[in-house]
Amino acid sequence: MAPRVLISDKLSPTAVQIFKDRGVEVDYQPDLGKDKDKLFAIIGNYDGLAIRSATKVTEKIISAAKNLKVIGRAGIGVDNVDVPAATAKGVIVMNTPFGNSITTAEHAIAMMFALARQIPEANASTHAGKWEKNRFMGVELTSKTLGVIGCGNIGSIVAERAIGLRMHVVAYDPFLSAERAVDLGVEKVELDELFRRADFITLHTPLTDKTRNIIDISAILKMKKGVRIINCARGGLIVEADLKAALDSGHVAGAALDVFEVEPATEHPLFGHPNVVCTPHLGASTTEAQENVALQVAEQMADYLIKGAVQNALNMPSITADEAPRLTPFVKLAEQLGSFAGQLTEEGIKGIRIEYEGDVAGMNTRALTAAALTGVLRPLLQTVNMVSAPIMAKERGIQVSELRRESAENYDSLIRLVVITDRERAVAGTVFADGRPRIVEIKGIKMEAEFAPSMIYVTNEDKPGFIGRFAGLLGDAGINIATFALGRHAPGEDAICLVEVDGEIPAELLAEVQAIPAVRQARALTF
Ligand SMILES: NC(=O)C1=CN([C@@H]2O[C@H](COP(=O)(O)OP(=O)(O)OC[C@H]3O[C@@H](n4cnc5c(N)ncnc54)[C@H](O)[C@@H]3O)[C@@H](O)[C@H]2O)C=CC1
Ligand SMILES: O=C(O)CCC(=O)C(=O)O
Repeated sequence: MAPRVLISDKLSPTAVQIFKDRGVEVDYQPDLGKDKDKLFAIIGNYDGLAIRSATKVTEKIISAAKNLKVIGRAGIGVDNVDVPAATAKGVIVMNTPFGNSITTAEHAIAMMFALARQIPEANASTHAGKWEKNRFMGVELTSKTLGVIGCGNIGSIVAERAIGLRMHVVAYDPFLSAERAVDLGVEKVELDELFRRADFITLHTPLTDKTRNIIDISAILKMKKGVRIINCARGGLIVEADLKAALDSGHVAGAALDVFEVEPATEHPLFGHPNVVCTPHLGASTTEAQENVALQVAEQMADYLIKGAVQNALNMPSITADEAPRLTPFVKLAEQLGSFAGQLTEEGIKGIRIEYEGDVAGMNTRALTAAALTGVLRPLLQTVNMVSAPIMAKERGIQVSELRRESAENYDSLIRLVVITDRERAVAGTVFADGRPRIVEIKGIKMEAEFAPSMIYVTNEDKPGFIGRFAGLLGDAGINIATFALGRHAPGEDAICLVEVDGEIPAELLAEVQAIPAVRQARALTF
């Protein structure tokens, strides 16, 4: 059945077309995002949800999203999505990190000009037939200092444009390297220095616990009198009441706001203020940007739903469409090895080490590790998947480590999964040329078996007569043996057997196998 995607915000028709072309069923309901009750009622029918900023994907919506696999944000900020709740539910959250950056940067520059020359007020006055030539005295941008807070994609483009306008740019961004600052031609400074020196300040950070209220009254009082502030990032970055007080006192000469603490902002204490320019979250609203983000989000979501490729996900390692076919059998192997170990581990897991040997060591091991963790945790947490497994392991205090070796002893590629409890237990496997995963080593004992839906795993002392009695019990119980794999350390020492059977394994049969004197452990496994 074709996957189904709901588009609940206004997106370019390009997105609808791309979904259809890629074999994804699409339901375009551009106003649904505003109706949270209806969204809650129908979200369970969809595999994907494509949004802009109007749809609020809360924990409650996610709890009702029984089939949801991916949320695609046609834009950058994902503060309207409860990403931890999505991750816990195993839903990928992806965005389109570059599609609207130029457009948003241009909006910030436009807002700066609008403030410097009071264009909106002058426009309204002229339309009103007032011709107030003496009322509107502006300031030049040339030689002024622009303070950029957050110098990532958008902040960098703003900085480049401002340098083109012959402004001096100072930037505060803890993650901006000294080299990148030099390349951009900006001066990297601390926040207080930026406040002290800037004539104009523009915000380009995401809204996080660290950036929320980054401009409050104490920050404003560090700024030059007559500073002008532009916010085309997120409303919560500025304490709006503090900004109003500073505008009223004249400490801040002007503010240009595209974003507000509460959106849609239909009434606001700053509306009507002569020195405030407002736009209704238009930063990304150009034909070009909307085409870019619609196309990108639809391609990314379709690639994931159809091919398993992951791009620009915030809660899952990337898997390109090119590598997906090669990676897929190893993802399966990693998950099955994890599942094997998870089903056999009863004690608390302290750590998991995944060793990648040979060709597989050069593959996307983050994705493979996520798959292995999924397998280990699934016996405990039925709904865990590659998105949620790393965070679930972390929450449970499981230390996860990876080890990579360029060559594998007997195979082109080998994955060995070591579960650390009070002891270490290892299981290893490979993928043969037929693309099917095989288990090739258990607890250091070589053997070879395919994973099968119903298996019996037995560890025993290597003694004559065991196999006959074991097979006899299966036969008496009417259980057909499909494959039988054996291995041992040395004659008379530890031995294991892994048997594929047709159908379910009754608990009484397992108890009888367990009672064979040479048997140490007998377990039913499912894959
Ligand atoms: N008005 C609109 O329509 C639009 C608004 N946005 C907003 O713009 C924001 C920035 O977008 P991009 O530049 O693409 O993101 P980005 O991730 O490329 O850049 C954000 C920068 O902020 C920096 N940063 C993080 N915490 C910081 C802190 N505490 N102090 C200073 N800098 C900090 C990061 O290091 C990063 O360099 C988005 O998160 C989104 O909220 C984005 C697109 C459109
Ligand atoms: O989709 C929009 O209009 C808003 C864009 C935005 O805020 C973002 O991409 O972060």
